[in-house]
Amino acid sequence: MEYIAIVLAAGQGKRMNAGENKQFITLVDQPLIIHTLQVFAKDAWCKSIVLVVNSREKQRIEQLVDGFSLQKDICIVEGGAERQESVFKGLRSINDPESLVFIHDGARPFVTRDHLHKLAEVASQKQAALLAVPVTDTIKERNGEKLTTLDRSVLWAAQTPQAFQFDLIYKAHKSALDEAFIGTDDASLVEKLGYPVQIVEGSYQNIKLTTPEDLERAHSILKSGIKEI
Ligand SMILES: Nc1ccn([C@@H]2O[C@H](COP(=O)(O)OP(=O)(O)OP(=O)(O)O)[C@@H](O)[C@H]2O)c(=O)n1
Ligand SMILES: C[C@](O)(CO)[C@H](O)COP(=O)(O)O
Repeated sequence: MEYIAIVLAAGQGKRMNAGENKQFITLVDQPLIIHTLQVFAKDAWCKSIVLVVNSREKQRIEQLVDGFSLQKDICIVEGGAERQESVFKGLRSINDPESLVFIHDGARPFVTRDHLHKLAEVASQKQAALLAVPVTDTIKERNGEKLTTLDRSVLWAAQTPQAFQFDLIYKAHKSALDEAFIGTDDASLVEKLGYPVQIVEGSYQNIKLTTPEDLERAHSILKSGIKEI
């Protein structure tokens, strides 16, 4: 089973407050973005990688990727101001309408091959699937003064990768653009088309490195050697 991975690295990492894009932060032995790319580079099911970067950092990332000699065809494209725009630019660079496309945050370096393969199997049958984990907190909805408690048994926290048949996700992005709809993930754009999206249960270790606290967790995952690909 084959897929093309779009890996997103064109953000600014403002919440990380590192003074530069968090993708360049060194995690133990190498930059965050290299950890993430290696997961896909080492996966035999991954045909090629589209790495989405911001224009100011293109040269720096190209040099970094060359320096680590990743064993995969990697095409570097420029992203946009919003995550959704970056994904669409990545999609537009793909000339393979039959393909299965994985969309993944460069800031999630701990996804495992086992989960990639489970996701590929479901998405190839059902056209649209994402990794997600059951919510463990009690979630409150606040509407003005009114507070309600949501039924946790039906709540899932969305992760990436999210996997789709190319035509479906392209159509979902095009439609969102036409309607000026911005979603916080790609599955939400497919949901909006009325198409069912499958959940594949992921791992709580597949964190997105968003704030400095997440860096501590990432270091401890790497140092304890739990990271399995
Ligand atoms: N215009 C954007 C914004 C985000 N991303 C990517 O989308 C992923 C998830 O986004 P997030 O964690 O929010 O990253 P940033 O946008 O970099 O962080 P922040 O919102 O704190 O600035 C990241 O890998 C980020 O590089 C992107 O490719 N293009
Ligand atoms: C796509 C995503 O990783 C799903 O959890 C996430 O929504 C994107 O990041 P952000 O922190 O919401 O910008």
